[in-house]
Amino acid sequence: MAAQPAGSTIPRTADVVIVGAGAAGAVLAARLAAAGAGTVLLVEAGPDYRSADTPAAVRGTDVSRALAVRALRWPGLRARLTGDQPLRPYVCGRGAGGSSAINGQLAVRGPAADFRAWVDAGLPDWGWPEVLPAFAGLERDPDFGDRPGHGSSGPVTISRAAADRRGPLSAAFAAAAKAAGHPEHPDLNAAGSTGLSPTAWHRRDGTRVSSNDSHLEPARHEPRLHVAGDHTVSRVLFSAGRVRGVELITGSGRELVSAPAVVLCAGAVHSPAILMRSGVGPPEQLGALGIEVVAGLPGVGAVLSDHPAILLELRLTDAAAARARETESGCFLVRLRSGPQAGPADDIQLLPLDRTVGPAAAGLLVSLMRPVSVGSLRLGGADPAADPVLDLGLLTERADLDRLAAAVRHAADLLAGPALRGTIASAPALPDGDLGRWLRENCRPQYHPSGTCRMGPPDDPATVVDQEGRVLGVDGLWVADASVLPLPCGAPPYLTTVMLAERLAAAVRRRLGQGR
Ligand SMILES: Cc1cc2nc3c(=O)[nH]c(=O)nc-3n(C[C@H](O)[C@H](O)[C@H](O)COP(=O)(O)OP(=O)(O)OC[C@H]3O[C@@H](n4cnc5c(N)ncnc54)[C@H](O)[C@@H]3O)c2cc1C
Repeated sequence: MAAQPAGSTIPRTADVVIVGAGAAGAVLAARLAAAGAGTVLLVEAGPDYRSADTPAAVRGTDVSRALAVRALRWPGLRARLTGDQPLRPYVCGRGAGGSSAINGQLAVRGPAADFRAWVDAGLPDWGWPEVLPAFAGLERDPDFGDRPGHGSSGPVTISRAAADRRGPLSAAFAAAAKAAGHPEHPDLNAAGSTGLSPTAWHRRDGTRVSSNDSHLEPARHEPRLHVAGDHTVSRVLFSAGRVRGVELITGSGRELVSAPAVVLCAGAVHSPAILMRSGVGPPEQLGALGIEVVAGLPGVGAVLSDHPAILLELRLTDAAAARARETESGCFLVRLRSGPQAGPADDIQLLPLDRTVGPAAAGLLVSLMRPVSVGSLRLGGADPAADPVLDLGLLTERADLDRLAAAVRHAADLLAGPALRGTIASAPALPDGDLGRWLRENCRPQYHPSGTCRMGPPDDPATVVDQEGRVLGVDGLWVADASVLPLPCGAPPYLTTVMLAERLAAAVRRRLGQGR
């Protein structure tokens, strides 16, 4: 990673400050700079680097190598997953690209049913007909880009493994799913593609496309865009309820930047923490920490969602293991409904991992995509160095436990079928006793946090931002990242976050007077 490019000294005043250069922040910075929104300052706590200087470990398709780059993760962040597990490390990206630089690269749109639920939750501007053009506009999909509802010239390249590059577990699992009657859909991102599909990734020519590559790099030539890596925003400053700037922590102390508009894109873990440190949040919590209340919003941090998952660990046969080292992992995805027709659609995702991140050589990842259990986030202290306290509350609700249990049993049945013989050395054995307890003790998050600054109708006490991402109760402040998702995403959230950021960038631009 190269050091901050020459000439990018931090301006002391800006027309708009964007906090966080992750999946969403890179989009906001690129769009506002291109729209001529005056001086745009993008502040990122982690290292900034040009796309061409991306470390090889991050560029590649092996997620475990990206996760091993310590500089690109928030150190020390921990979370309670369930009441049956000790605190565990929680992964959040840090540096240009944010979590999109270290994530699993799955590029799956939030399904149409999600956005029908958003409308039902009082967000009429976020229905499927409204968001579909933004999903299509952001993608460059060489396989399906010419189909209706798709795009072929957007910034994010979407690709799939070629047939001869698919890992042995991926291929055998797909055969098992097909034999079990899961319908096949070549295009995972087509409406109604419940069933078996080749996995779509945000990759180009076998390499990761992070938001640093897709959005920030093409905007770096904009003369009024300044990117400040290795600078942490401690809080937003207000005067009589209006934004007047931000306070930054640098290697040499604290600095102030004056700005009339601030867009928080620090992700679902850090955006709510910045709000609370700035005096925007639950009044009792702020009062207990000695933080003066600027706007009392009980919804900040009140909900924290993630997708619980179980890895059914597998040992591949020697021949399959040798081939797995030469090919791609996770090349198919099965989406299904865990329960009766009345239950949530596509609430289960099965992903065969020919190589895993953890100690197991291979596995089948069984994820609950529409959990009803939620956790919460609290500020760890007024000191900006204190990590937020994360309680994910995974599988708290009986309904989630039952749905994940049914999915795990179905997954184990698939693995025990004839299609997997010759690929896995043995099928995983589920516990004889209490499956629910085993799930609570062994489930993992997928590092898909959302919901901590919920978008909603202004008269709902849980709402933090309105449909344009504007924080209630103050002027000049937006949140435009995964924190605002009003409901858990029915898919991995990266594409939905980019779509949301594209739409919220347009809304911010309109408010700042730069038109469409
Ligand atoms: C390990 C892992 C695997 C994942 N796999 C997938 C996947 O396969 N598919 C998928 O769809 N999603 C996946 N995700 C989730 C997806 O990457 C995120 O949902 C998405 O990146 C969220 O975007 P964001 O902009 O809200 O936050 P981020 O991308 O996390 O960006 C937030 C940025 O803000 C910066 N920041 C935070 N606080 C401050 C501060 N005080 N001052 C300045 N900067 C700050 C951070 O350093 C970071 O760069 C994964 C995530 C992780 C961590």
